[in-house]
Formats: sequence, C-alpha cells, structure tokens
Amino acid sequence: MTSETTNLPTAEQIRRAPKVLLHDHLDGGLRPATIVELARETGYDGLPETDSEKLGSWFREAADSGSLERYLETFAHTCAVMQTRDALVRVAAECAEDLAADGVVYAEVRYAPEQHLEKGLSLEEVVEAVNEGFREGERRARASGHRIRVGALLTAMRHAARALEIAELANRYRDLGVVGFDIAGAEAGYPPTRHLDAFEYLKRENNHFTIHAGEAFGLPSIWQALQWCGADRLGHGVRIIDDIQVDDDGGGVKLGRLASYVRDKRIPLEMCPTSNLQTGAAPSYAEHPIGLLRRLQFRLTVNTDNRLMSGTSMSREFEHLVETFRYTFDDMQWFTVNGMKSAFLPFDERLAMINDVIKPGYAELKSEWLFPKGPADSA
Ligand SMILES: O=c1[nH]cnc2c1ncn2[C@H]1C[C@H](O)[C@@H](CO)O1
Ligand SMILES: [Zn+2]
Repeated sequence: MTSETTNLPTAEQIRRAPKVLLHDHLDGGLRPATIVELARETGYDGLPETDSEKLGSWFREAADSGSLERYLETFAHTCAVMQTRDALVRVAAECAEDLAADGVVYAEVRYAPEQHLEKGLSLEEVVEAVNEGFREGERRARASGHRIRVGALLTAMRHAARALEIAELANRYRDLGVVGFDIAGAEAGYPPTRHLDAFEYLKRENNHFTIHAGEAFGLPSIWQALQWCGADRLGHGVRIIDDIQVDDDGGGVKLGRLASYVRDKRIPLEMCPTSNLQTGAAPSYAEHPIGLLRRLQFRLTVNTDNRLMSGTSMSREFEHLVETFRYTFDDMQWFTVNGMKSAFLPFDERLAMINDVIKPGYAELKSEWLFPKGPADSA
C-alpha cells in the first residue's frame, strides 16, 4: 500500500531533500584520497595508511573509541596536510562541492585558524584561503546543477589561549565570508568561561557564536555556555537530557530549570548523532536523546560534526533517524527549518531560504507518492 502516512523518505529522496548544516568541521571532512595526495605533495610522512580506502577506515575506527579525547587525536593527521594556502583552498572547495552533491543548500563550516600556522601562514592568510575555497566550491557546485551557500565559523581551541584573538579575526572577516565564532576541543577541564573575554567582546560587537557544550561534559558546561558566555547556539548540547526526568512508565516528563530555559528560549541544539555514538555521548541511535528532545519540541538541528571520522553525511544522518524513529518528510522539514532559523545569516535571507528553497523542496518530495514511477522513468 502506498499512502502519505506509510511513505517514509527513501535514501534517494533524502539525498535530494534540501538540507541545512550548522555543525561541520572543515578538518573533519576531508576526502581520504585528498589527504593521501596532500601528504605526498607537502612531505607529511605521518599517515597511518597511504591507501585512501584503508585510510578512510582507519579514521572511522580510530574515532570510534568512546572517548572525545581519543576521537580528537585523529585530527593531527588532517591538520598536518592543511598547512599551505593551496591545500586549504582545495579542502574548502571540495567540502562545499561534497555538501552540495549531498543536497545541502546552506552550511556553516568551522575550523580553527590557529591550527594551520605550522608552515608560516598568517591567521588572515588561512581565513582568506578557506574563503576562496568555499567560493570556488560554490561555483563548481553550481556548474554541476547544485546550489549551496557556505559560511565559515572560526573556532578557537579551548585548551589554548587565543580565543580573543580568533574572535577579533572573526569580527574582522564578518560580511567577508565568516559568519560567527565557536570554541572546540576537549571539554572536561576546559570550561567555556576560560574564554569569557572573547565572548564578551563578540557580544559588544553584536556578533554571533556557538559553543561546543554538553557533549563530553554535562549540565555545568551548558549552563556556563548560556548564562555566563551568552552562546546563541549549543554545539551538541545532548547532555541537556540530564535535566529532564521521565517517569518509569514513560508517561510523565519533567523539565528542570536549565532544560526549561533552553526550550523556552528556543536555544538551538546542534545534534550530531553519529559523532555522539563514537565519543560515547549516546549509547545508540535508538537511545539518542534526539528522540525525546524532538517529541518535547526543543529547537533541534541535525548535523554531521566530522564526515570523515564519522563516515557520515547529512543524508546518512537523516537515514539513521528515519530508520530509527520513522521520521517523515514533515520531520525532516522541521529539522531543516530549525536549522535555517538558527543560522548566523541575516533574517531576510533566512526567511527567503525557508520560503523559497526549503518549503518548496519538501512540497515537491512530499507529492511524489501521488505520481508513482512508471517504466519510462527507468529508461
Ligand atoms: O565534537 C567535537 N567536540 C569538540 N571538539 C571537536 C569536535 N569535533 C572536532 N573538534 C575539534 C577538532 C578540530 O581540530 C577542531 C577544529 O575544527 O575542533
Ligand atoms: Zn564539533
């Protein structure tokens, strides 16, 4: 039987659906073949594998450790091959191309400029190379029939002490390809308040930022990110589940003060399900807090985090969710509109993306069941 209610999105439809991505790391999304080539070109001899297929598997397995700290160790290899202007342009262009081919129409891609200075580039040269790559990738995507816009988020590493400098850099390149700021890296032992000066500076400049919080560490990290630092969004934020009580029979749900605040204020949560399984932040897709948080109507978005380390894509994240929770096109559209509402893009552009790109895209997909494919379609 085919009806709208039983018609779950297929993998092919999920790929064609317009998608919005707010949490994706540039140094976590390289093509394995590109890493191998760049290592050869730049003389980096530290790769654990030089066959691109084996290298891809190595990243997925090494990152699948149950610990954020071990997960983060794998980035030494990607950052090692991203130290020249040409390498950064290439990696950024391929990132935009790959996302567009996967049906992403708007993406905010983050990276830490301070991790790309080993061969003498300045912070400004790093930002300009990445921006150039994104523009090139957008052009190539258009040439192959896809439309995408990519904005950069500049990340400061939370164990380091350059956050204010990176925040100033983000502000200098505002309206020039950089749409906001973030902090990332090991969470335990490095609370966001260590970088309060950077966040206060950005607030004074009316600029936007998200903070990785509530991934490897729980509620105190989320609380600090919101109430001390003033984050616009939370990177992950899955541990907000620790402030929600569910009755044994699953019937009653009680939100604590912090969870209520997050929901009431519509704080966007950048969910990255597969990454959370790898770092141990969630035990399985079925038990991932996204299921409950979606039912409770938190402002949730779906993201990839690190496509290379997690062997994922936006489409694959949605495939897992459709399979696990039987999400429909309406659910997919809800996540996607949430993403667009939460983007660091001017309001008029967000609205136009929602009304002129996202909603028509889902309307088209939702109507396909009415027009079953015939033999002519496979010709
Ligand atoms: O999920 C994450 N949590 C904290 N830090 C992360 C995560 N994914 C990537 N990073 C780090 C490693 C990268 O080198 C850095 C900048 O993209 O951000
Ligand atoms: Zn992340």
